Amino acid sequence: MEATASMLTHESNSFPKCVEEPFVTILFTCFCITVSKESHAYNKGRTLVVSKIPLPNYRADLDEWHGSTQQEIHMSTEIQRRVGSILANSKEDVPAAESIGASSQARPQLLPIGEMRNSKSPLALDALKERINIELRDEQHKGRDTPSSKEMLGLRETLPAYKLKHEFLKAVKNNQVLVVSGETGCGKTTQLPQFIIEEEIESLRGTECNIICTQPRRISAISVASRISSERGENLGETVGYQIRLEAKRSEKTRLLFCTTGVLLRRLVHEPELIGVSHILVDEIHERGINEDFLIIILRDLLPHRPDLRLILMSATINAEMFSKYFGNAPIIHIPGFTFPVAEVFLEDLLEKSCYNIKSDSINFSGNSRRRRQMDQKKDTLTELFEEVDIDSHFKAYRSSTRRSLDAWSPSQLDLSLVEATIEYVCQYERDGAILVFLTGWDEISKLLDKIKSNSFLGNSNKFLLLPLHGSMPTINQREIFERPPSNMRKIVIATNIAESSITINDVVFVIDCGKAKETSYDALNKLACLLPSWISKASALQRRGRAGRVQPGVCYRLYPRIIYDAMPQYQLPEILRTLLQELCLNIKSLQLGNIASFLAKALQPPDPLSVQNAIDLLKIIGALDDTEELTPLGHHLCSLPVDPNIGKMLLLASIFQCLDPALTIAAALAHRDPFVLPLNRKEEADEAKRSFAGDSYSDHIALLRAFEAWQHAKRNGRERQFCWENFLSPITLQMMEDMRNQFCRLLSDIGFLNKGRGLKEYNVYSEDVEMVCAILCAGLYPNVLQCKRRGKRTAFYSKEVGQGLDQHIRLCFAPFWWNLLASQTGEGIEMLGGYLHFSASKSVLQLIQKLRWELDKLLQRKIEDPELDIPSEGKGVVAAAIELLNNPNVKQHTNRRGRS
Ligand SMILES: Nc1ncnc2c1ncn2[C@@H]1O[C@H](COP(=O)(O)OP(=O)(O)OP(=O)(O)O)[C@@H](O)[C@H]1O
Repeated sequence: MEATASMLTHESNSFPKCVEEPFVTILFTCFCITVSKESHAYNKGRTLVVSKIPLPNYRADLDEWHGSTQQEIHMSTEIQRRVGSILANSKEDVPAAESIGASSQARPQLLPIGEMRNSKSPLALDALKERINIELRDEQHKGRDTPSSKEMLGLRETLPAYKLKHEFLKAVKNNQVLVVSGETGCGKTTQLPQFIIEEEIESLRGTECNIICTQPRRISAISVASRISSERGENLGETVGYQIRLEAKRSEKTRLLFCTTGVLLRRLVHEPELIGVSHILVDEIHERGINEDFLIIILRDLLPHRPDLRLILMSATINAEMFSKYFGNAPIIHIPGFTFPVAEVFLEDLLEKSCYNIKSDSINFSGNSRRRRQMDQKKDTLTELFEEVDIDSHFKAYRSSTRRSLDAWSPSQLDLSLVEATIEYVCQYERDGAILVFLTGWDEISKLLDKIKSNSFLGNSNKFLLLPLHGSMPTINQREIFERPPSNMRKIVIATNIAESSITINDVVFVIDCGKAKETSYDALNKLACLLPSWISKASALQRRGRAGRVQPGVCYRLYPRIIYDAMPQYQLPEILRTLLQELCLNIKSLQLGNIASFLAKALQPPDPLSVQNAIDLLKIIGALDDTEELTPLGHHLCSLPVDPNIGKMLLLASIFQCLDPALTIAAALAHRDPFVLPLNRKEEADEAKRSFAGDSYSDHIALLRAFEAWQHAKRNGRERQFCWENFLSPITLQMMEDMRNQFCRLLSDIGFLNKGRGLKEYNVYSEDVEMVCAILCAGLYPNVLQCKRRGKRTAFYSKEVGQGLDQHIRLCFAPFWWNLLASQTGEGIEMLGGYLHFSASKSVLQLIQKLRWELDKLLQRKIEDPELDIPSEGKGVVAAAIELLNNPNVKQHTNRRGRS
């Protein structure tokens, strides 16, 4: 019997979910969790299974390893010889570590324009520049003279930004940094970058001008670039272009580039001084996204080295003084807003005029009355505020049916029936025009889509064009929302807050705002992060309203009472203060910005030092940073994968160890959500369905893997709906997982860890090998490991924080953990998590394991220096050695008993 305990059945604290697991009760907080009476813990080969139900064929006598502590890894001399000889045959040429920075991935510079690169003498270069400058100016004039451009100029001139054109250009000329606070619809996004490019080209400085304008979202980068191109009478990708991850429309002619903030940050890795860039505009800084806050620290440090560079910070409604102060009292320009009138209808007025009745026993509510809900739930301040209101006196001017509805309305739940009814009301009683609905996430969007499709009036697909809009959708689908539907159809766009700023859907007349958005929050003490719907800020509410009335008058329906709106905070808490910082820390290292904590202390509002330390510790533990806080080879690769580092590590290792397919599925579920649904009244049946997928692995992850494969099969046979219904699976979540798998594949191929042209077969050689899949899973979820301790008849679980100093009854399995490149070797064995996990072994075994780790490290190192390196063939030795160790029953772990420590 081998020792146990890879936590196949847990959730990582990095990817918390609110779904209750049917047969797993392990959660990763730093406290001890005792499994409830009806729970059971079992040895299953190398795996510890925790289950709420008794498992068939359970033999308590085999569970003797409870109470064990330090593990010894034993390997027969024959296996040592075989693994040793595989590793000895792998390539020896380890490249020098110093060359890490000399990546061959350096991106081409935007400037100079093609021909200029080849020009030899300075004189010839000047002449060429002059010629191109004149050409650019002539083309600008030509574009301006097209009829559509002339018509658009008429519209542009009505925008408030236009009136401040000269003041703006003068301020840009005379100041290195300028803060622009522009109210919604004033034209800051479409006009200000355009004023600069026009002015530069007009002044025959076209070749020297190279403007970058960052946008927080891909969709706005594309749509704004495309709007400006039409205003200039050009095709997109000529002087105005865009670049987002994995997609670009730009050319050598491009002088104004819209890109996501992430793209500029990645560019800074290779071009830290941004030589050749003349102007940077950072848009929507009021949103205080983590990337924007990060970028402005870097830019503030860069400015003294680039006195010719101009920085313009743009926002809708910001605390402009704070930004100005951060940049040494930079001047501020304020531009008043412009929208056609947008009427606001709050929930009470909507109920009054639509006569819609909210029922407290609606399926959307779990409680039965306002008071009952008050007792049951944990509240946010706005919810509490509303629940303390005396409905009858506060809303005395309203009908009693409206007051009853308000009494039944729950501020803590999103009532999709109310959203549906509002859409129906607009479609029946309001004038023509597209509707833009703001919900919180993909889940609600898809539920609402289902509701509308089965609505007898709205379900008519000849009359209503339904378009979802979500950040994870491919951009090609996102673009459909800008197209005008046929004249007899009404467009209904159902979006998340991605549609909140910088985009103009010009036929939108009605906005329906649910008042919430998904927001990350991080609890540094408990090291827990979650993504939950929260009330938006007033600034966001104004932005949402501003999406109507951009080209004609509009109406904004707020599905919450005015009293909540009035009490909304002015701005949202900056993302840097409420999110996990691992990815940011990796970026700081890859940009070589020095010590992480000192760098982050320079932020506009620095994050809590404890959160920073937690992030650094985690990166060290997963092997992305070494003890001196420098990037390891694994860390280098993780920097170029824009995903959570735990997920990134799982994906990288899965592509090396050729079990990519299952890792993609598991990673997609971890990053998105569990596809199993648990209807309250059919919980046991749902549990049973899940158990049947898990088979004798008794693992949640294997269950979701098998369920996903079965869904793919059912889909190919056209039985998708029935299959999902019978197996308690969400087709929407499964579809989203499929999309995310594709996204992950694109990311891996983008960084050279996947060559799709050669087919996926060679990345899936071990996809059916459950040991290998489990090892990859553990590598991804590490260090979320628990110790299991037998307490009489109960099993208790202890995490690192509370485990030390107690009875060390540890059940561990080394195999899944050997990937952790930074486990330190002591004279007698291997330690991880500062000695929390300890394995002993003979000297020769230790040397072999060290060699294997070193080989893996070396492979990753070589891949940094040679992005073309072919992992499947170059990694053969490492993979073969790992397989030998993982699958050979002669590699055993013996358990040593130790007393109290
Ligand atoms: N694609 C478009 N179609 C029609 N009109 C447009 C389009 N894009 C912009 N406009 C017009 O230009 C105005 C200004 O748009 P712009 O995006 O520059 O505003 P903004 O000041 O950045 O506003 P916000 O912060 O609300 O996004 C819009 O209100 C609209 O009237």
